Amino acid sequence: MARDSSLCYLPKRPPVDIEFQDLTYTVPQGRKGSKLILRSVNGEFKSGQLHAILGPSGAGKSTLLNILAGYKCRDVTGSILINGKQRNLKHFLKISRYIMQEDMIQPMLTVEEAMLVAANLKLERDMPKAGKLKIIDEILDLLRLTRTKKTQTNALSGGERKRLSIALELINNPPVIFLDEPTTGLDDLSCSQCISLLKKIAEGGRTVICSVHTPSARLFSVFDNVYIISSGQCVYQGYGPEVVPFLSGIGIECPKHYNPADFVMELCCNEYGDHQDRLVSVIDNGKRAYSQKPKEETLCDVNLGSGIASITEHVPMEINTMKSVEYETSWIRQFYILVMRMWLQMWRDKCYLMLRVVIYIVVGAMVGTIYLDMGQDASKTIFNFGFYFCCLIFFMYIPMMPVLLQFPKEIQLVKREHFNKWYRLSAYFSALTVSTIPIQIILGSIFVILVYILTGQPLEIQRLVMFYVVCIITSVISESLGLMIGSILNIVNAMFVGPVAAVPFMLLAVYGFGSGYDTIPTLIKVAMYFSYLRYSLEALIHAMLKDREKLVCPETEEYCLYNDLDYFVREMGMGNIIYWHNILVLVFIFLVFRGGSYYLLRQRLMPNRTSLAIQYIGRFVKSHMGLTR
Ligand SMILES: Nc1ncnc2c1ncn2[C@@H]1O[C@H](COP(=O)(O)OP(=O)(O)OP(=O)(O)O)[C@@H](O)[C@H]1O
Repeated sequence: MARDSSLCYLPKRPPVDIEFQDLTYTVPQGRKGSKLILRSVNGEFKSGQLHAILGPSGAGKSTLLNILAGYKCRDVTGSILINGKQRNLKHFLKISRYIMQEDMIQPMLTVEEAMLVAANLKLERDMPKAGKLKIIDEILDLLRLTRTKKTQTNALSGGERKRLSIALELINNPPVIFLDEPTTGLDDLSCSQCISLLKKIAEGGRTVICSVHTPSARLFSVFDNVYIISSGQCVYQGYGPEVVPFLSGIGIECPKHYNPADFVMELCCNEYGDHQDRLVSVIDNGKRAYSQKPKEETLCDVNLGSGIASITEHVPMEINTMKSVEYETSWIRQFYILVMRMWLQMWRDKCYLMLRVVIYIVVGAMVGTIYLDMGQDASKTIFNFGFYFCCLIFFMYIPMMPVLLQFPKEIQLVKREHFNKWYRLSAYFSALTVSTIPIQIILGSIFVILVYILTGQPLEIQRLVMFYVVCIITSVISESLGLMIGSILNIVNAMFVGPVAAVPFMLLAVYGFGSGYDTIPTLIKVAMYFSYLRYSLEALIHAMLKDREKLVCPETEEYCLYNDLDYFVREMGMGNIIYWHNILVLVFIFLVFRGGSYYLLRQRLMPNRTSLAIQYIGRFVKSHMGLTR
């Protein structure tokens, strides 16, 4: 029975019917030309129904779903109609949600917190918190997640994770929901519960389309409409159980007591001979539907529990006339919510936080012990120089490595949330920048104070601050370099490329020291301008060694060549360096690297024409150099 009062705060949405005609999808395949994945398929998915896209592995189910959801648009021809009108992708994305196969969920939050973040981002700001909590409770109740409200998302079972990923997208009542294989990895019972829930969601007036692997005979009848695809063509469209009479009508008999879904899959795999062309032509490649589900049909054998109240206005409404805001909340609110979420996750991940603190302390203590008291020792000036360089290498690698490991994974989550219109990418990226800098500053302070004291550097506040500023800027630039690499590569490649990419920066930072700047070849001089480590090293040397009193040579030494530190600085070719100039250059490099990582992330998620052109050129070059299979 419908609960009239439920979800009463949610925005009203129009019912949405989706129709597609002559959809063809081709992917280029090197020298071999191209591969046809979808071949002029047609079909219709009506609102208020649960639709299943079925087919053997590799038939093109996910591809069709991706195209209909607007996730894949390149290399697609044909038309997609929404309520009879040509689809406007921008508008369509505002009303549809896509739950991808990898049910990635933000870690370190409880189910309730994850839902509250989604509600804060996706529901109107003026809605009182009590209203949001009521909606959350009802959705959790609907998806049988109430008992897991206080459980951290990391601890959820596979089925619960799937249901939570659906719950997160239900929050602002989308009229269209796409799900890529929501039942994969679930046992029979969870699978049946999941489909039943989707059915209830569809009955509320939404269009629910999911791709599924062979369902049981019982579940096969739960779907209002099944769309069977084989080798990129439609071989059946209509009510599931009707597939048996359909096949019988063309002389193909499904054995008695056989699961019709299994039989159709075997048929698609040519287990009973090649019937593909016949099936495609009878159903006209999806232009015709064989049958509709009888209206009076009840789902008595699947326990659906109490029904969900319809939360859509069943009044035909044109999608383009819907409220045209892209996001329910302002940029600044999105930024605030995301910063809070990131800090909470960082704080909850105590193990990782402690590990980072320990690394900064242990490495700081090691470095400090190795270079113990060398800061004031005239015979150890070269060693002291090595210490400065060592600090910079630390601040280059340590902040970059976790980013290379985490960011490529995080992108998958951002992709889902951003595609489903939770927030603007710029709000996410700014929140990421702001949330990571304080921890970098705190950890950096631990290391700097430790090594500064242990190595006996001059106890002057000004020099300490200058030393600290260089170290922190170097660390945030390195973090940005990690973000740039992580934006374009997967974890494995990023972990390889990151450390390798850092090597030229190090080499160029120390190139030519001691032998005079004039002896350096012009090309290398130019390359040196691109090494941020060089600017850091120069600034560090200047901050720590310039205008110091002559050091006292220990009695054990006969002669100390570099007791005059100004002389040493001149010898290193850094006599004319101005500290603040180098700091300005480092800040500029930081901004360029951060901007670059934002640009690359944006291109990864929403490629513009330039990056599409670059991708095409890349593919062309690869195919003509025989780099593709
Ligand atoms: N970018 C691509 N390049 C080459 N082939 C591709 C590409 N994308 C998809 N394909 C091919 O298209 C076919 C359909 O892929 P799709 O992922 O849609 O299949 P599916 O029916 O969802 O399979 P599964 O059930 O195994 O997930 C597969 O043969 C796949 O290898």
